[in-house]
Amino acid sequence: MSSEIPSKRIEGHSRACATVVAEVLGKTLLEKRPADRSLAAVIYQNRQLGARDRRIISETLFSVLRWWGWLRHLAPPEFVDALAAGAPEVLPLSLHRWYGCFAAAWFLDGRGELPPSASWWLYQAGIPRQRIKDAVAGSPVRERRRCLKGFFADGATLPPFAEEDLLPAWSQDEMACPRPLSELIEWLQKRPPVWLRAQTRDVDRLCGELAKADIKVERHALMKSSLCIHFSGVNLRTLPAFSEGRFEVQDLASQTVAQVCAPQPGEQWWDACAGGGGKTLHLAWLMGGKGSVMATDIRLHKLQDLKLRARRAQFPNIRYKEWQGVHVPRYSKLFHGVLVDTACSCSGTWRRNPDGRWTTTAADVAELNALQAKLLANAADAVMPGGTLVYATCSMFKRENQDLVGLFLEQHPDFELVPYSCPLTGVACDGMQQLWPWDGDCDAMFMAKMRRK
Ligand SMILES: C[S@@+](CC[C@H](N)C(=O)[O-])C[C@H]1O[C@@H](n2cnc3c(N)ncnc32)[C@H](O)[C@@H]1O
Repeated sequence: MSSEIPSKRIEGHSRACATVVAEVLGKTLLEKRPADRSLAAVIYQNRQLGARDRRIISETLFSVLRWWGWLRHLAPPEFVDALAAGAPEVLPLSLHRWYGCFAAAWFLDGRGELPPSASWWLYQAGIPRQRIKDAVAGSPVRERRRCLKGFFADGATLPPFAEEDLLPAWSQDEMACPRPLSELIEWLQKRPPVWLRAQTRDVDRLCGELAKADIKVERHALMKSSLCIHFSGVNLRTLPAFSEGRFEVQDLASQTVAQVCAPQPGEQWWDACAGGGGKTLHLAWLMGGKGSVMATDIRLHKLQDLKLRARRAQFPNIRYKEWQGVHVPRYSKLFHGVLVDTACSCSGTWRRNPDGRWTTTAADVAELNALQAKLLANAADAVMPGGTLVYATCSMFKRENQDLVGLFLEQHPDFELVPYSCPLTGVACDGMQQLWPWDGDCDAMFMAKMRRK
């Protein structure tokens, strides 16, 4: 990392970036709004920000949220007090009080070169660069806490900076993690790669095109259409292969769900909680244009996104409808397969969306649990005898996953689990499977495959 003090020239940029990060942190943590959407809205209002500023803002924001369990000790105390009191607003703070926190986020991520804005924040916080011990990229989380020491006055009592503080305490009781919690935390603190799902028979050609555009691609060993790409700065949306619908951006764990559904050409499927349609498109693709997928959701605007994506890929076999989650008698026993990719805590995406760790509560999970049971029971009735029912969540909480499916099976003896071999790991399961980030450098995801007897 450079040790020079940044020049006055970058002052305006650094202050503008910090203003946006502080504003979005307020919206996210105090008002409990999703960070990505708040960020997009604030950036839209600040159109003078250049691409470089936007990158600094986004990286700082998500680093602060990823390490918030530790960095809250460096945040302005009024902000932390407002958070503890559940107050949605805090009196305007001096921006100056955020600088140390924002600079520390860059050190914790151990990304090597410190950008000029982060150097300026450090300088403005009055912390000499020599006081800070750099965190090394890839070093264990427990070693990274050392870089925070220099942000505190000599002789000050340091917070414990325990690994488990990086996840809310209540969430740790909700998981049935098969590995030590510290290993899960290591994964959650690493930025995830971007995964693409090739939507073309000619995956080699697609890989060639991506390589030509300077995008480094790795193909998954078992899921041959899944491509891992490493950050290259190229906007994927500008590529012809994107506008022709020859790939979709979709996390690897999510790509497993439609594979587990294994729809056959000519079948009728219902994707009950289709949202933006990541899994609808995959189902339609696997069916090779024969048969149909009915995509429903309570949010019609999400189905509009799906319509655009389906048009790009020229899929003719998708129908769209609103569904409020209720029992629909005319759907009874109508479909060969039903996928319920239900609303959930999204804790499985906390690596990608670290804000969720601090905005989701145990009470939210209890509320979602009742909705999940209702959606699953009402959608299940649409499965024909011998047909398939798949329940999925991007959650790592037992209550939303194994416990909920166990209860469903007790109350619906006409359904049974179907054992399968996981497309991602190749490991056989009894019909229920929790994927963890280490299973493929991906999000956590749960799937249960059932059959109507
Ligand atoms: C996990 S998301 C679905 C993601 C989507 N399957 C995909 O692959 O992109 C869950 C969806 O459930 C929908 N949902 C929430 N409550 C619902 C309800 N009462 N009835 C129907 N859908 C609901 C949400 O709008 C959301 O789009």
